[in-house]
Amino acid sequence: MNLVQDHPAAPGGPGAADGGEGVLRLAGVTVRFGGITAVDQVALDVPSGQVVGLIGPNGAGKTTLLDAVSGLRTPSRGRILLDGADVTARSASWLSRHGVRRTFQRHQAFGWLTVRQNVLVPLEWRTRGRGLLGDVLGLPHRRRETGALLERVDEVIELCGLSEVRDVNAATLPIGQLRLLEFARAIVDSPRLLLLDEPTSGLGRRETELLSEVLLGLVQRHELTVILVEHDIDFVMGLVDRVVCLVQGAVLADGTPAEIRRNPEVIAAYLGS
Ligand SMILES: Nc1ncnc2c1ncn2[C@@H]1O[C@H](COP(=O)(O)OP(=O)(O)OP(=O)(O)O)[C@@H](O)[C@H]1O
Repeated sequence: MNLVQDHPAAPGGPGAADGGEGVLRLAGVTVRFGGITAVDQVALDVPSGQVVGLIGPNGAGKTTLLDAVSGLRTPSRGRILLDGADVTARSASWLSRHGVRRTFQRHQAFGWLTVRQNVLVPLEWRTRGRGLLGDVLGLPHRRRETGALLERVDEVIELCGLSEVRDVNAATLPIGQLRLLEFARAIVDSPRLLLLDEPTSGLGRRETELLSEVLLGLVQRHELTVILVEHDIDFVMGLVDRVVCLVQGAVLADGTPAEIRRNPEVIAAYLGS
C-alpha cells in the first residue's frame, strides 16, 4: 500500500476552484474571540513543497492561525482554500482525512497506549471503521492491509528514534520523546500539509537535530508542505524556505530567512538586535 500522499483530493480537485495553485491559500482570514482580533485579515499562498516558518511574539495569533487551517476554529471572516477548493467550514477530522495534519504545543498522546498503538491511531480511518487493532486477528486480506499499515508505523517510529520505546506506555516517556511521538503521529499518514506548533519545545539538542533531519528528508522526498510555528529562531531559519512574521494577528513581514533576519520592523517587534 502506498501511503505517501494518497489522500482523497479536496472536492473540486487540485486548483479547481478560484484558480488556486498553491496547496494552501488564505484570503483575508480573520479570527475573533469576543473583542480580541487574534488573526487579522491574513492573506497567504503556500505552494506545494514549501516550508514556511511562522514567527512572532507571544499572543501574535500563530496558534490560532494553525487552528483555523486545521479546522479547529472557523474563521470569523475570510476563506481558506486547499488545492483550490474552499475548505473554510470543514471540520478538523475531514481535513485530517484529506492530508492536513498537525502537532500541538501540548502533546496529545494517549498515555495508556504504547508508542506503537499511539502511532497507529491516525491511520484508523484507513480501515473504514473496522478497527485496526482488531484487524491483526482478522481475515487474510485484512491482515495484509493491516500489515502494510503496521510496517508504515514501525518505519516512522524508527525514523523518529523511538524504536527502543515502541512497546512502552506513552505516559512513562520523558517530554523529549513525547514530542517526537507527537511528531510521529502527525507524519505517519503522509500528510500533504503539515502544521507544526513549536515542535522543538522540550527537546534536547540531539533530538532537535533529529527532528530537523527527519523533516528535511520528508520535504525532499515527498514534496511535503509545512507551516512551522517556532520560537527557536536558529532552528526555523536553518530549515525553512520562507518566514512569515505575525504581529497582533497581522502579517508584518514575509520573505526569505535572510530578508526577515535583517528586516528592521521584525527586529524591533520580535527578533531584537
Ligand atoms: N480560546 C481563546 N479565547 C479567547 N482568546 C484567545 C483564545 N485563544 C487565543 N486567544 C487570544 O488570541 C490571541 C492570539 O493567541 P495565540 O495563542 O494564537 O498566539 P500565539 O502567537 O500562538 O502565542 P504563543 O507564541 O504564546 O503561543 C491572544 O491574545 C490570546 O490571548
